[in-house]
Amino acid sequence: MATSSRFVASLRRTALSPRASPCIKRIRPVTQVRWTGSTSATSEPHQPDAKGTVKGGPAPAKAVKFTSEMYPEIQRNSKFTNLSEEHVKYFKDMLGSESAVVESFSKDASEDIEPYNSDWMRKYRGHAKLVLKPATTEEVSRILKYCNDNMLAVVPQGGNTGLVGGSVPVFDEIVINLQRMDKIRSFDEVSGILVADAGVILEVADNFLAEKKHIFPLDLGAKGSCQIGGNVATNAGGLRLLRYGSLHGNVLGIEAVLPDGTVIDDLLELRKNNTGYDIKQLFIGGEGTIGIITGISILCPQRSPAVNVAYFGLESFEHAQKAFRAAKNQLSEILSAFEMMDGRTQKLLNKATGKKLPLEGEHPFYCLIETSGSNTDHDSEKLQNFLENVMETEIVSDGVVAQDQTQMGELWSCREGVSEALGHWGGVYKYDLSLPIADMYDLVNDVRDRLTEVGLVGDDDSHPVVDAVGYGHMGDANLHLNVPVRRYDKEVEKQLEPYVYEWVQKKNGSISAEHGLGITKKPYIGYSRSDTMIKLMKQIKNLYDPNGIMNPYKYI
Ligand SMILES: O=C(O)CC[C@@H](O)C(=O)O
Ligand SMILES: [Zn+2]
Repeated sequence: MATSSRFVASLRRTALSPRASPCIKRIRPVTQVRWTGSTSATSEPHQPDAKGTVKGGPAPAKAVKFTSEMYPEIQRNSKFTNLSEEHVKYFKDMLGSESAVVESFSKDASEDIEPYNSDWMRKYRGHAKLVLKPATTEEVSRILKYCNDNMLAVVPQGGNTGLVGGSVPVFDEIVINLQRMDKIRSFDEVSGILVADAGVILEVADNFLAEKKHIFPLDLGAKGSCQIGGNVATNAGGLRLLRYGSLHGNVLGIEAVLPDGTVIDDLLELRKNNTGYDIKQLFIGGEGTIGIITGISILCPQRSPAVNVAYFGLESFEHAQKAFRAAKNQLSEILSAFEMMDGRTQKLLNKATGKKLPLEGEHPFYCLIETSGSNTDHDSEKLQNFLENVMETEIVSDGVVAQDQTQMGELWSCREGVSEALGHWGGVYKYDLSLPIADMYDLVNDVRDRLTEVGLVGDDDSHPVVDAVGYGHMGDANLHLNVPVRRYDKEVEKQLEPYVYEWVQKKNGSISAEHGLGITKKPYIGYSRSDTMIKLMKQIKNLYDPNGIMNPYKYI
């Protein structure tokens, strides 16, 4: 059992002598532009900061085609009023501060407005001429009331890091950006309940909580840019849902503004409250279609003092499933993440960024696991026993365990860096799917075969498709099927859609596990929801937003 002893030896070696660890030898500091920007949280979309971090990704907006041209089937709703100078003046007078309004209506400020008009994937670009940045809930209320009374359509926007085009305008909708609402309102150290403005950046909230030995119950690659209000509005899932559960459970209260200006003050701090319909749940994952979230209260767990991260290579998807079962069985309560990346994903990450991978040799699959507990010795022993077991039973072929915080970050970056890296060739078709775990990877193989058969996949520029790869939150049965391309191409799209959605429907899966519907998935909701469910959703939309001004052309 050569591989087994190699792994166990490497595990022991790293434990005895961190300097000799394969982690340290092979992993370089990350110097390339990162999507995350872990120490540089700021909320300007697409603006590089001093460290070269680009928020929401590098989108040279001018190169992005207008959504209205790419999707001519989407027509501007003629019932919406055209923006006038009078409207702009009203907002300027109301918000007062120069920095609260960006406009290209009365003056040419198209450069300034572009980052708010386009998304980081370079897929969608709107024609907005006005961006408003309210600083209080009261201002949001006055803005929305005016827009509703005057039939002006709006798009709520947080960090603009979404993956389905939900936070950028399609036509001339007014962008309401929450970045100036960035205050932590309170934190109760006994209950662990945080109350904060919607525009607080996720990483800022988590750093604040770290000082209080707590953790935000959500973590994702865009943490340095995304805002907690946007996270709640999209019901973001992220990397530790396996441990902390969904925002539908953790968010205890919401403050939101309806299109008519009504402030819903439901910012409760109660874990239990069975007094009527739980209306806040409609805003969690509502993608700004019925109102704008301006504040949240959220239950934050105690931060675990003992964290371990391991990364290993496996010979098949079968092996990855066995490893997941073993992890649940043997690590049980300390398991906080179980992520899967196929070998192709890791190869492309290396090609796109130059990042060296932690293991020598190639493996068809890789998994990253994290444990979080309260006792270092206990957790390390448990993890070591688990790793020895999966090596001895030949479930895992090789692996490394991080010895310190820096190495943990390096191992995590092999997973967190993937989403952005895959855009390196020009674009990516992204599918975020819930599927039975056993079937998950068959879809990736089927899609690759399908694209290959029609000659769309290849190494040179004459082929639009680079590859079809799969990775994701295996612990949550959530697959990210990504098809990196050299250019967005209708031929490729025709091969992928509705094929992928039909495939998922046959397995009773979901066509949007954690990214939402936005503009990308809107036409396909019927693959995951029945007519009755869609009808009920439309009734809710019409009830809360009878004029349809909230984030139009998206969701349902
Ligand atoms: O880009 C994607 O497809 C996934 C993004 C994100 O949800 C992730 O898990 O990295
Ligand atoms: Zn994800």
